[in-house]
Amino acid sequence: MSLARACACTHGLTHMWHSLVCSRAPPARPPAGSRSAPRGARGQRRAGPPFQFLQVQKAGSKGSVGLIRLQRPQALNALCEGLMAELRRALDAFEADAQVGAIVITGSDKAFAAGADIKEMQGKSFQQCYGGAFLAGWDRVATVRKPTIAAVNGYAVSVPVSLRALCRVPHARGRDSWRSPPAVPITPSPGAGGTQRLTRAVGKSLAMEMVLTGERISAAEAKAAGLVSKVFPVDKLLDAAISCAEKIASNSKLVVAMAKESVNAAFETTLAEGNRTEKRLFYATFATDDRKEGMTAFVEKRKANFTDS
Ligand SMILES: CC(C)(COP(=O)(O)OP(=O)(O)OC[C@H]1O[C@@H](n2cnc3c(N)ncnc32)[C@H](O)[C@@H]1OP(=O)(O)O)[C@@H](O)C(=O)NCCC(=O)NCCSC(=O)CCO
Repeated sequence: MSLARACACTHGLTHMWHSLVCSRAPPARPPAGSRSAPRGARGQRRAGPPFQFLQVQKAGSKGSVGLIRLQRPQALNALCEGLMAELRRALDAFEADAQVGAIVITGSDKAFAAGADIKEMQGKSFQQCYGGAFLAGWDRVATVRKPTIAAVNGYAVSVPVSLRALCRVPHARGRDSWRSPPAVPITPSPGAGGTQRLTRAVGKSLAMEMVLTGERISAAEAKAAGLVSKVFPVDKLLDAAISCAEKIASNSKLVVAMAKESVNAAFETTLAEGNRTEKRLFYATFATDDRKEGMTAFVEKRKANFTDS
């Protein structure tokens, strides 16, 4: 059983603290529809060195889902530079793979990820951070044009909360424990977009409280705040995320990318600029074969056959 205790903070919000010693976790098993010898994984091995911190494979009945599992259990998937470099490589590979229509990022039962690697950061100087543009490359998760789904299991601390905010269709499981980028006591201030993306996702009050206290919130609170779109029982989470990704992947990849760009404009620009972006992209869909096919299929009462063109 997962042990949980609730305490009300001064703002009247209820925070759940979860012990993650849990016997309910199912044994590790491949997700429904995953390919044990995925073509994508084989292709990536040919293209570069094997992954040390990730498990990368294609999933879904048609292999249309890129599945990335963070796998650094001894450090609760803390996001060291090596892991993030591999994550960029895996995302690049799925971005370039015409078979893949959406990407799922997940962790282990205990931790989605425990934030930036504190042991790696501990000795860094200003010169190393500024000169080396520390954390700058992490935005790759946000710039991927294919839809990304974060299937969040276990601890999601700091950067993963930002990482979740980078992923566009987040799912969480029922007993998650989310913690904001902690301002105190570990780091002086969040540095991977946590103060910006989290605030836009959940609003100033909750973001301010999470950032300043470092307190955790539960998956239910994350859902209520709009930080995740759905919450599932632990044994359903990954299959649900893959099935959502498959559904996205069955649509026109071209039009899905345009729609994603359009929704992101609402997150990143003014209303007027967002509306202009939407209109431009809407008009642009009329130049695609898939727009014609979608409407023709509707009128002819048949399933659309998209060609991503
Ligand atoms: C996630 C916590 C609450 C889990 O606690 P617990 O279950 O007690 O597990 P631990 O014993 O603490 O951890 C196991 C093992 O993992 C190492 N580890 C955990 N988190 C990190 C990390 N972020 N960096 C490096 N290593 C980490 C831990 O040292 C243990 O290793 P041993 O070799 O066995 O000692 C708890 O782990 C926790 O609070 N972690 C820190 C989370 C955090 O504050 N992250 C924010 C980092 S700052 C940041 O992201 C700035 C950018 O915005």
